[in-house]
Amino acid sequence: MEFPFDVDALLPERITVLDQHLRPPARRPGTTTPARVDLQQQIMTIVDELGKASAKAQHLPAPITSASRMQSNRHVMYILKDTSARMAGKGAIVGFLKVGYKKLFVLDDREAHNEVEPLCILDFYIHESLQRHGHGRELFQYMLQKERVEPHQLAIDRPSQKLLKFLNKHYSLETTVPQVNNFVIFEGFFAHQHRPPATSLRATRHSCAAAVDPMPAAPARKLPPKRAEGDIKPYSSSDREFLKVAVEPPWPLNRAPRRATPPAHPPPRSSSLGNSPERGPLRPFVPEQELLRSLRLCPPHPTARLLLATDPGGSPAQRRRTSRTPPGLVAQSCSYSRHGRLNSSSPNTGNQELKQGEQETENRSASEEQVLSQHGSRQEPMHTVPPQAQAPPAQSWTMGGDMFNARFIRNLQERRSTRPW
Ligand SMILES: CC(=O)SCCNC(=O)CCNC(=O)[C@H](O)C(C)(C)COP(=O)(O)OP(=O)(O)OC[C@H]1O[C@@H](n2cnc3c(N)ncnc32)[C@H](O)[C@@H]1OP(=O)(O)O
Repeated sequence: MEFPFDVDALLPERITVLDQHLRPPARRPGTTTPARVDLQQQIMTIVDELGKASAKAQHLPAPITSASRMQSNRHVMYILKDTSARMAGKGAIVGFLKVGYKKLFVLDDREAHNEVEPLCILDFYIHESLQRHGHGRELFQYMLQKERVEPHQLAIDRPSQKLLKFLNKHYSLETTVPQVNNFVIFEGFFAHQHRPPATSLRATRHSCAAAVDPMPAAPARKLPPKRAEGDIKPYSSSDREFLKVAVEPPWPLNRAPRRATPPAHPPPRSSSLGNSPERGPLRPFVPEQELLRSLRLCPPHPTARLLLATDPGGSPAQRRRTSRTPPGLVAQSCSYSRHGRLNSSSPNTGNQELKQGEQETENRSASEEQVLSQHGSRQEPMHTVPPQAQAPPAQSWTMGGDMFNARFIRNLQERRSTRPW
């Protein structure tokens, strides 16, 4: 992998170790020294390009290694340069290996949860033209020595088939200990460790055995005091988690309240404690006002459109049904309902109230409600929520019914002091 600058001068050693500072290594005596900021820029370019190449080789949608991710994490990158290409010009990069310590919850061979902080293989790439030439092994071996770990003590972040074969061939790592997260650990991971008292499900269940068993825990880092078993989640976030697309709940539940300013501290991306690998933080519950506005003003969910379009009898039938219903019940038939009566007034009473309410000062809200209640007589039904969301008929009050008019909303808001004006 070549670059438009002198890689050979930039990285004097065959293997360069970079940490989060991405500091350019000291140059060989006698070589001209460009401004330090330029050198760092070159280092960042190399890291970014290696990350992109690795992502492409692994068919990832986005790089998991980049200069900015390096700077925001305590990872270490081992970069191998091609010394044979030195004569040909500015040198070239062969590949890289990225490692880092991570707090993980791993299962041992008896399916007990263990909180550990092993050194993890996070990203590994050798240029396509140079694979199967022993470069991967050279880099890996160097890392093992530098980090002073044994291969079986490592956790591997979602290894590719090539990497599994590589580990099997060079380090005889074959039998994995099944996990519920994306990390792979091998037999021997828990060897020569000491089991703490009663920290795992298994240990709790088999307390007698736990008293004498060796403790499963990965190497190296001192961990905070063990938490109660209930606090331990059986998953740990992989560095690749951010690649997953979050699945949103359907409209209108996906409408989070507007924020005036972005949060001061976004959640950390690679910390594993307490994070589910499947989702980001859940959105706060939609406030009632926002929900009401959505119900009245937003277009239908695409699924509803699809159902209406594909069900030949469904859409007209639904419209026919709604057009025969008394004013106000249309919205009732397709809105959220809450069980238990809050207001004893009948739909008609509600309608009456609406008509009076329209004369009053709550123009905006009232006119919206008017649209809502008169909708039954319209040709094109109001777009609210999917037709399948039918409200229970009696014994429940509905947000879309006649009684749910301007006055009702105002009362509700005044009672809760949420009126925006
Ligand atoms: C946590 C992670 O990073 S997962 C992602 C790992 N990276 C990738 O999959 C990217 C593409 N692959 C690569 O970059 C490289 O193949 C690496 C990094 C996995 C291995 O580097 P190499 O320099 O090829 O390894 P090296 O030459 O030392 O060892 C070769 C052995 O690796 C394994 N291997 C390497 N390439 C392949 C391949 N295409 N198919 C199957 N096994 C392979 C084999 O065991 C091979 O031995 P063999 O040739 O006798 O079958």
